[in-house]
Amino acid sequence: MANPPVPGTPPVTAPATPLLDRVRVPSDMRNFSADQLKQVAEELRAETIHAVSQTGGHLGASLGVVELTVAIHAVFDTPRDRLIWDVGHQTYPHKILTGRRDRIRTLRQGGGLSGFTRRSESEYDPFGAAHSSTSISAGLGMAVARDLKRAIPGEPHDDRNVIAVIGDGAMSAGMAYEAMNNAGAMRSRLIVVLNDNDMSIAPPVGAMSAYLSRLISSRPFLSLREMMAKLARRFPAPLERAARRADEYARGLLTGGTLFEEMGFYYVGPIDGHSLDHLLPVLRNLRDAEDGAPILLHVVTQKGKGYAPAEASADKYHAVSKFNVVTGTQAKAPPGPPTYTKVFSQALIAEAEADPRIVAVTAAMPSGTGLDAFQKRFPKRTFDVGIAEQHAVTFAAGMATEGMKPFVAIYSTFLQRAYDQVVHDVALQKLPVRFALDRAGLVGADGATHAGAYDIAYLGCIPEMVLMAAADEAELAHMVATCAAFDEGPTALRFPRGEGFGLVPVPARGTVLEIGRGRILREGSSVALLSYGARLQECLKAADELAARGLSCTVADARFAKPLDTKLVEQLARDHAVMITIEEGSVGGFGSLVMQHLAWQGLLDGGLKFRPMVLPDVFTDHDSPKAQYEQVGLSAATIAAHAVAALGAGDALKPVRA
Ligand SMILES: Cc1ncc(C[n+]2csc(CCOP(=O)(O)OP(=O)(O)O)c2C)c(N)n1
Ligand SMILES: CC(=O)[C@@H](O)[C@H](O)COP(=O)(O)O
Ligand SMILES: [Mg+2]
Repeated sequence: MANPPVPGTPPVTAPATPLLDRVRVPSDMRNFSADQLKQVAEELRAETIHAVSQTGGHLGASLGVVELTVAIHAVFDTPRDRLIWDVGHQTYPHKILTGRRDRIRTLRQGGGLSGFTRRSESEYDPFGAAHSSTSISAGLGMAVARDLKRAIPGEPHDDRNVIAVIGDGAMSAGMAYEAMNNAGAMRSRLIVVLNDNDMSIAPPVGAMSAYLSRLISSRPFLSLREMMAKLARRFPAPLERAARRADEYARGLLTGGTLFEEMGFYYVGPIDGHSLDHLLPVLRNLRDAEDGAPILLHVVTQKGKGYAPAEASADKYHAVSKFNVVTGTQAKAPPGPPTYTKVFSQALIAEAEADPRIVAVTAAMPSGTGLDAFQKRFPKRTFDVGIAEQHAVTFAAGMATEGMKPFVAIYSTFLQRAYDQVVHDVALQKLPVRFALDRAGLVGADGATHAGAYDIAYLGCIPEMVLMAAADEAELAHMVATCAAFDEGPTALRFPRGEGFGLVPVPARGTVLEIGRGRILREGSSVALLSYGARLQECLKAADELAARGLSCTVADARFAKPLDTKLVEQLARDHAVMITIEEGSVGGFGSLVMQHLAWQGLLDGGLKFRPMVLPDVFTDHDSPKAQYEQVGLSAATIAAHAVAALGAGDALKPVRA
């Protein structure tokens, strides 16, 4: 213990936190003085750094909101007042202050705290998040519910505050504007705090981001006096006369309307989001305001604030692995094969070198999708559209109508937000938009919110989509080439998070595959394992296990879920007693497509024992990817066990590996 928590030079051991130790829940600090709250903030920052150094996680965003977190919880009556954090990746200080400090070092680990907000985790998390830009909508819903309940006989009168904290990056999404458009037209009291740190995961993009920068630079931080004066103009009742006099002084300074004011919000700011001297009185005034209009408080913060290595890093420590607190050096995984993301990125660059019509689109995830490397090579052919998945898809569709070859590089989970755009704008018009779905399957520490579980099902039901899944890195390169070459309609290829197997050489440029044709890797007679995607290695291992038990196995890689290789599927069904499909996806995916086909061929009417292995129909919580896959049973041992059970030969055979 005992190294004092000095910002920028944090303690190696757990920091001394005498005041923070007294805060088990936010109400414990509501009678603290401003100076005491400053000390709480300092200790909270040190505790956050120390905890994340042991767990890894989204540190930068959390460090940027330490003072804001303390101020909101000190001023508002949470959890009675509803506090909604957009995305939820910045809530580690919030978790520490709201009864979860004793578990903060379990963050993002199996059985531990989630890295995001979660209703089931705490009453202080009134709305779960992880996908961005939902907070204003959810907050408005809560505010309107509060207003409506006043008229319901028997409902207790409720005047709770609703506060939504949204980042400047999240403010680039359509949902935020849809919500503001709605909120601005209603007289429901809602406080939106715009946490402007001039960062998304990457530097923020777009006209709104430029507008916010102009807003900040054209309006230096208001002095406390000016701020109180501005508030006095709008909310005179709770303010003192002195503040009203100051209003006259400030009146001339503060006349320009902001976009937010034009949308019906009362705009306050910009203010220094690291100054409790500013945050506390402003928040108190907003809390006590009797006016019904929605309010937007614009606070300016710094991502990574108060930890030198974070402040100095390009991504402000958005997401870090475990690290050395003194040096900031992050733990590196031992050198291994390249990630699927990297293979995708290189394969796309190779295709784009050969075809100037290839362009790439990302929705605020250039590094996560590997498009940062593509952007370096082809800056004019790369489009970061902000957190705007719906727009990304229709923007790509527009380019495709003009003969360009757009690749939308996107996480499987985030494409969920653009489903109608995929159906209505792309597929119905047979536009050759290529979807590169990264993070397909379970993703580890981000948990259920980020799992790429549904894309096979939600794309598989759209007519004429071409769907592929890469079994390994070389296959991924081939599939990128196949997408690039296919111009007749939309294509999607999926690949998992993390490293590949390193078992096959990756070609400098992929070979175009025949559409709708799978491949057989091993021929056998009793059991057919038909894999779709990167569980192929587990199938091969399962086949080895079964072979050791005297059972002969065919292992095939479907490559395509649509169009299905019907010849291959029928052959496997006819020639084997047991057929098992394996995919890293939900119910309703590849196995269903195969089953549908076999059923209509009458191939399920005879003796075939068909077993579709998919992710179980539950949300799989955060854990290591290995543990997650063991939990869901998509492992060689379980595949082998299912084969044996289906054959009904279990008793006669050697036991299956546990
Ligand atoms: C719909 C959606 N798309 C993409 C992401 C990935 N993502 C997580 S945080 C983030 C940046 C958010 O920036 P901002 O709101 O400014 O928060 P900051 O990290 O700067 O505090 C992005 C793009 C997401 N969570 N949800
Ligand atoms: C908060 C968020 O949505 C992202 O930061 C996400 O955690 C990235 O995950 P990857 O590490 O898989 O890129
Ligand atoms: Mg930001």
